[in-house]
Amino acid sequence: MTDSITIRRPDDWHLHLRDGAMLSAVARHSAGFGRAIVMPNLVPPVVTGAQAAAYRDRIMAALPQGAALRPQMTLYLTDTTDPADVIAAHRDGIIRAVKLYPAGATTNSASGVTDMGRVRPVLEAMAEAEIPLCVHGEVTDPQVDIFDREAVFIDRVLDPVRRATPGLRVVMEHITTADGVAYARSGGDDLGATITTHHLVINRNAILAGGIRPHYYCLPVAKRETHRLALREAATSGEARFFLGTDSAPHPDRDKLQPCGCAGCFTAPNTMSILAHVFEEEDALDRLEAFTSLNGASFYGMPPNEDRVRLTRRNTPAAYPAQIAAGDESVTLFDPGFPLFWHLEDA
Ligand SMILES: NC(=O)N[C@@H](CC(=O)O)C(=O)O
Ligand SMILES: [Zn+2]
Ligand SMILES: [Zn+2]
Repeated sequence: MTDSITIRRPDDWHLHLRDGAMLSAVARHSAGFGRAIVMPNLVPPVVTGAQAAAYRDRIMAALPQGAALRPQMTLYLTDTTDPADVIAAHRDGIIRAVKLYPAGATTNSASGVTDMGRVRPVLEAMAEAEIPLCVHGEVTDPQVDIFDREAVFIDRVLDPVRRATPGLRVVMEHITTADGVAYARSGGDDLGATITTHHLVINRNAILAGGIRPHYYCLPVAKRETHRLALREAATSGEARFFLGTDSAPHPDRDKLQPCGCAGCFTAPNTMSILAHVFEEEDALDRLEAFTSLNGASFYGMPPNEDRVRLTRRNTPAAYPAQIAAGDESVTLFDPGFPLFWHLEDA
């Protein structure tokens, strides 16, 4: 049995670092990743290059000394985004990608896109400049069942947009279905997909069976077991199109534990321990590095990290706190429901 593996330092291609006291509390939990694509859904959202640059400075100030993390900033696409601003922010090295939230699809998406027709000129400019579009892929049509919203988005929105915009590089963020896996596989190297840690671990029973568990509620919502198994097969396949985006999305417990609780799982601290466990279960530890440290960098046209981390399986579980403090609030860590014998260390 393998009890230690050394891999290139992982990257997180979908991360929420928030701002203010929450940023101060969570930044260090992602400091061991090499690069992270930082989501722009602050309140108000990050819509200009100047805002992205200022946010990047706040993140750098919140990171501990010696942190490996180099934040990769994104702009929040709105109906009124000016293509020239996006191109300039990218040319100046401020942003790495642009994020599409269908208006109303998820946390802090009120300023999102209401009609894809409105962003056609931006998408065309992005295709031309090879700026990736990161997509929260769910329709917001109230007629569509929440468990079907990803699959319907692929048919109604994503596929038509990709056909209409040849050359547009797209990342399907946090895919949760076998449909998402299949669609990602139908694309060329212009199409990638991130998979979260938690969607490899839980299905919808975790949220709803035996009582309602708000800490397992995120968007897209976890689906039935067949979909979780499809995600595990994809993540552990080694295929270049699939890579880690934790979607670590901290919220104060006070906001999660409500009659209408908000969506998001906080997985940054224990992600690598969980993934090592999952990949070992799938007999795929030799493909963990591809998923966490090679495939995403390759999609984004960046070299893999040069330094390494080591994961070691010990007899005693790694000790993660159940909660961390963020200012006056507490934030609950994602609980995978099994002990984490894989410990993460710098190599
Ligand atoms: N994933 C979530 O459930 N929540 C994210 C938003 C998102 O990634 O859709 C958040 O910002 O809290
Ligand atoms: Zn999302
Ligand atoms: Zn997210």
